[in-house]
Amino acid sequence: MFLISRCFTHQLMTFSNAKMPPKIAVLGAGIIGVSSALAIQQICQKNVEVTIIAERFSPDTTSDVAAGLIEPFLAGSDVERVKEWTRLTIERIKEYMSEGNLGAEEKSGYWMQSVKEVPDWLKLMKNVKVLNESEVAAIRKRPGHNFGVFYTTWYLEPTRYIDYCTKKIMENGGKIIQRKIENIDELGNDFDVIVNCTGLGSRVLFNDETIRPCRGQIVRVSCPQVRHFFIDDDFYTLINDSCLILGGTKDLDQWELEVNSKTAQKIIEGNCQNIPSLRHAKILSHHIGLRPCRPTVRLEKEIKNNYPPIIHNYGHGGSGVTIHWGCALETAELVNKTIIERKSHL
Ligand SMILES: Cc1cc2nc3c(=O)[nH]c(=O)nc-3n(C[C@H](O)[C@H](O)[C@H](O)COP(=O)(O)OP(=O)(O)OC[C@H]3O[C@@H](n4cnc5c(N)ncnc54)[C@H](O)[C@@H]3O)c2cc1C
Ligand SMILES: N=C(N)NCCCC(=O)C(=O)O
Repeated sequence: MFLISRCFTHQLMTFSNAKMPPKIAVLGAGIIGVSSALAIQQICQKNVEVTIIAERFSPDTTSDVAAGLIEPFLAGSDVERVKEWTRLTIERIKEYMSEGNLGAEEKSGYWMQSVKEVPDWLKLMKNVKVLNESEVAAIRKRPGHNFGVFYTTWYLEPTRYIDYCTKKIMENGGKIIQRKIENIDELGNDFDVIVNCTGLGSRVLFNDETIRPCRGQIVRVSCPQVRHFFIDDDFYTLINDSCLILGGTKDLDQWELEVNSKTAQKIIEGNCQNIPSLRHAKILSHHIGLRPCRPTVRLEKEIKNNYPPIIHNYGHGGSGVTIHWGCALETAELVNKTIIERKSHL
């Protein structure tokens, strides 16, 4: 367990005290916040003091609800940036797997479509096969399965991964504070750079009304005989190390965090139609998450008078796991550049 202090005890520090390492506040402890904090420590070669400040920690974040399928989904319109962030994340997952970590594997399956789609990001995947008519006919389980793609991607279980990143952050001298920030004025001049990874929280904290919740309800089940994912316009069966995740509602501007039993039944029925052997599945748990959806991911530096520089990294929609490491590296580069620029002005 980490030492979690509940208040700021920082001495006021300015950059003029060049002997002290720059203090970086990372707001948010979902997959975006913890991966950004780790990337900052790595790129700034630990010559920084990173403090994660968050209201909720794993396993109580949106990130913990995700199945961790690596596939851009509700990721906004910056398709080229999203594709590059996905590519960098896949490289990261391969490294993570090579260390023997659990909760990350290659996984193959079917994406059945009502309207034909062969997005560019499929070039990052393996064994991609656009199904021909007879193959579609053999796989289709319901009206609307007019086209299909078979491919191999990866999954990265967020809860295990967040724990992995957090342990490394603490080993590197990082700090953790559990606290809801009502206004960034609370941070005063305690930090030299603020990194905003608050997801949907940015709607209030940074007055960004372009970020909206897209409510997703899932059912975790056990059904070991199912070994391929199956996705269509309305439902999905995804695979983790020791359970399947049945989804997948996507209700924009819905904030309800209570599980809806009728919706759960619909999710189960729809996925059983796609994969009949799911009728033997054992229900494990039900979960809700509010995807932080925005027209584009906001990853940029903001300079506000009387505030330290703010690096925003939020609004990852249904793709926060898929693009996390590419975004973390870009965030860390912005932090490093900011530190170097400020030192050169001293
Ligand atoms: C059902 C579902 C399934 C999904 N499946 C996938 C998938 O298979 N693959 C994929 O890539 N993505 C998936 N996603 C999307 C993914 O979960 C999100 O994109 C990702 O979790 C966003 O990460 P985040 O760290 O920005 O947000 P969060 O995990 O929500 O973390 C935000 C953090 O900021 C903190 N915070 C917010 N406001 C404040 C404040 N004012 N003060 C202090 N702290 C604050 C919170 O406490 C939390 O620690 C899924 C999402 C859902 C809902
Ligand atoms: N093509 C899809 N429906 N992919 C959804 C995969 C799960 C996910 O990202 C989410 O639910 O946000």
